[in-house]
Amino acid sequence: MDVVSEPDPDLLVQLDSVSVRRGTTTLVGPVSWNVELDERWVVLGPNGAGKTTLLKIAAAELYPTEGTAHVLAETLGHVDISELKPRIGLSSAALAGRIPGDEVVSDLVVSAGYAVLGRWREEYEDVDDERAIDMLERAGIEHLARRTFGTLSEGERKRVLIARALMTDPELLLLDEPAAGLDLGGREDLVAILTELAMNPDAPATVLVTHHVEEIPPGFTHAMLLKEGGVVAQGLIDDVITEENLSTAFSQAIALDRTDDRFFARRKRRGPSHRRAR
Ligand SMILES: Nc1ncnc2c1ncn2[C@@H]1O[C@H](COP(=O)(O)OP(=O)(O)OP(=O)(O)O)[C@@H](O)[C@H]1O
Repeated sequence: MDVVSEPDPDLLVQLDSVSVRRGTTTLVGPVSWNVELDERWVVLGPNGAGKTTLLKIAAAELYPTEGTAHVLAETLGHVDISELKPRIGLSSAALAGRIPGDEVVSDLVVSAGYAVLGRWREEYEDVDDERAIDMLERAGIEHLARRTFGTLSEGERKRVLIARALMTDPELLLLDEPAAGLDLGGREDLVAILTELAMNPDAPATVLVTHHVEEIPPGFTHAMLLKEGGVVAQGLIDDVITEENLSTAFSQAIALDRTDDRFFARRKRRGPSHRRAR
């Protein structure tokens, strides 16, 4: 039987030997992971490494098969999830996929307060609507407030999701591949927004899931590298995002550059001896 650990009130995410299994397959784990108040984490790894599964646990959307998961100092399985959800800001492709195309952008943002997708019969105050507009402004898209979600570009949708995720002034912000599908300009705009958030001491603890080191905003403090459900490395970003760890995680020799506090990665070119040997 699992030993259920006690939640530490100073930790926003506290996973103790957590695994998620489906049948005989381990999706992720065992993982032990702590996220503190002022930390900004990036979770990186190849396709199928278990990143989204891990984030779903942090979002209180998925319970571990083994181990204990505490989120916002509440133990999953022993807490009313509907009370926990508004305290967590989440942006993910799965969430975007559930949004009906005819939802009005400002309604989508304001309705985060009830953890529902769009305005229905809930009561909102003027101050809520004003905050929704503020959040859209922060994401640089206040001009889209009256547009419907279905008419937005991919980059605009991503920004709406971030505005929505921040609406409830969450204690924990979880962003699953927010730059996926964006062009170069869109990616750079998003990195700039996330850099501003990362540098803001009042911003919530943040976890960003990505495949690409180029998407890591300056100001992110910690990283976890996953491969096939297991942890390759985790800790301070400079210790984790290294050529050696990336090469292990992505199963190929990776060269890593760093410019202006940004990371850039590519496969190492084979040396002349290789070419001669062919
Ligand atoms: N319900 C399920 N049943 C069986 N396997 C699953 C289930 N959900 C996910 N998986 C598998 O678990 C592994 C981890 O999936 P997950 O979505 O967490 O990975 P990821 O790192 O986010 O991948 P990607 O970068 O491709 O989005 C994958 O191999 C996936 O196929």
